Amino acid sequence: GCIIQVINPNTSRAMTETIAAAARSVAAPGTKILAVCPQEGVPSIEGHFDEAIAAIGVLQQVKLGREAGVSGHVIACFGDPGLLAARELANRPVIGIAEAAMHMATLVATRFSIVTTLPRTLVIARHLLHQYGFERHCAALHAIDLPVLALEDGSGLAQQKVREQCIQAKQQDGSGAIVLGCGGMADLARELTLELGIPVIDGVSAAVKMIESLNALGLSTSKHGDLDFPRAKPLSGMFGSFSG
Ligand SMILES: NC(=O)NC1=NC(=O)NC1=O
Repeated sequence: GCIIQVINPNTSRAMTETIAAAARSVAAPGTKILAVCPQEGVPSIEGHFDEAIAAIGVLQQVKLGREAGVSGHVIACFGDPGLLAARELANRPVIGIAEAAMHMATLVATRFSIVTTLPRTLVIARHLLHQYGFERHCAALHAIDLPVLALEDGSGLAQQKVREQCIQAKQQDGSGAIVLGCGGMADLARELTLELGIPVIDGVSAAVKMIESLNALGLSTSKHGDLDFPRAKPLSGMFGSFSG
């Protein structure tokens, strides 16, 4: 069996549990999910500053996962923070939930919509569409205009807003699939898919199955070229723990 490390880059335990449950709901019988989050960092990731801070925690967890011998790593935040840096540190596959959900959407529809949290994070999703080459596949992007942690406040308001935005996207965007743009929405995909009659895709579960597929194909992060391990050099202060 294999162990897949699923990293919630923010420090909110409730969201880590939501993410872990989504990962476990699709994991193959022989796959163990190791759900983690950084000891220190940001409680939620809602912009460029938060992503920069979260990326350090992602790298610390990837290093721990590599030392624990995990068979792959999932970065369970829709900004995929630290993705390429993590691939330099890792010897196994590293997949972000945005890229995983986007890839899956292109396999079931010619165009997809994205439903995310705060309007200010829409630009981050746009940057990823450009980076991954999916701009022409994305018909539209929507935000529920609630903070990330509203998904964990128990009121159900954020979940209702996600549902409303998905219905609007289905009716207005001309897209055949919807990508959920937050790790905290991971538990909503199945129910929305059934209720709305359109593929609503969660990146956490998509990434877990992609890691399992890469493992089954004997594929892992290429260490030939720019994703080779970082060049050895003395790292100072808090970064010393990355050395060696
Ligand atoms: N667009 C987002 O809501 N990104 C996220 N911020 C988090 O803290 N987790 C996410 O998935």
